[in-house]
Amino acid sequence: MKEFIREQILTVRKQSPLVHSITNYVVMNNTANALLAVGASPIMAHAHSEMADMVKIVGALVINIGTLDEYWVKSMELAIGQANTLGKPWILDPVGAGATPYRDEVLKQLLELKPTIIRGNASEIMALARKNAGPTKGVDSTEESAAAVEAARYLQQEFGSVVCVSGAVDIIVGKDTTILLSNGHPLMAKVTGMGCTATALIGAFAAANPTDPFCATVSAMALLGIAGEKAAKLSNGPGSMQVNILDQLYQLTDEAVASLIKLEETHV
Ligand SMILES: Nc1ncnc2c1ncn2[C@@H]1O[C@H](COP(=O)(O)OP(=O)(O)O)[C@@H](O)[C@H]1O
Ligand SMILES: Cc1ncsc1CCOP(=O)(O)O
Ligand SMILES: [Mg+2]
Repeated sequence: MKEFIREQILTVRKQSPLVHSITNYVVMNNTANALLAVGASPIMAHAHSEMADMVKIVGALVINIGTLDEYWVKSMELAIGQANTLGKPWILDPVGAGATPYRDEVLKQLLELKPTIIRGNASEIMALARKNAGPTKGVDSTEESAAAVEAARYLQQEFGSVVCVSGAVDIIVGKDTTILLSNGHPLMAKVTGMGCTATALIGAFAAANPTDPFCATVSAMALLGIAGEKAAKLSNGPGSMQVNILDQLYQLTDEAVASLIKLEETHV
């Protein structure tokens, strides 16, 4: 796995895949910068009239419901329809799942379109699976990632998606393998859009490796976690952390990632 992650980091830098995001107003700028920092190329677009054409030219599609509305949901359905027709990977970030009935209804419809990969925090994954979801705090989690493993497994089996539950430990659930990544730093949760950045980076890695969405997800989460660890050492608080993570995503070598990764693998 370590060798694969190294190779993936280099492939993203070499291929510079184009990633289409329909994402939220809060994070657009930062996720575009994160994609550039890892060597990928971002495009944010949501006009109905260009969805089918846009998806034709990209390597992966990221669907993030953070600031959804009725127009954007239609954009998402058009883009996902085209991604599915063309067999391109698409990644769902269920931001704020469980916060309102509208969000949950939209997510139910999007799930039926079978995301290649789902990435959310524990509260979001539990709400998405409608399993033991506790009180919601909007976009932030009230649970640790381990609490959402059962929900992640259910989503994996029901929709065939790779499911990543992020948190202090990132848990990536595939068909018969689960990987735990213990990299990262608590300061990451104090920067808005860090989860959205994770999802966008998964988009870049899935575009570069469309036949293995599980390993693509592990690679993206490992790179971000290690970038977060290194950035935290250089930061005085959330402000400098936001900038330093971009620098670390840009500077980290594949060797450094392989040597710093804290990975545990289980087969179920
Ligand atoms: N307490 C923590 N310790 C280490 N890494 C963390 C912690 N909280 C979040 N992260 C990291 O921050 C990134 C975003 O995860 P998370 O905060 O769960 O997403 P979201 O912003 O969607 O709630 C992930 O890479 C995750 O590993
Ligand atoms: C604060 C906020 N409100 C709507 S979307 C958004 C950003 C959420 O980003 P993340 O889930 O990555 O923290
Ligand atoms: Mg989030």
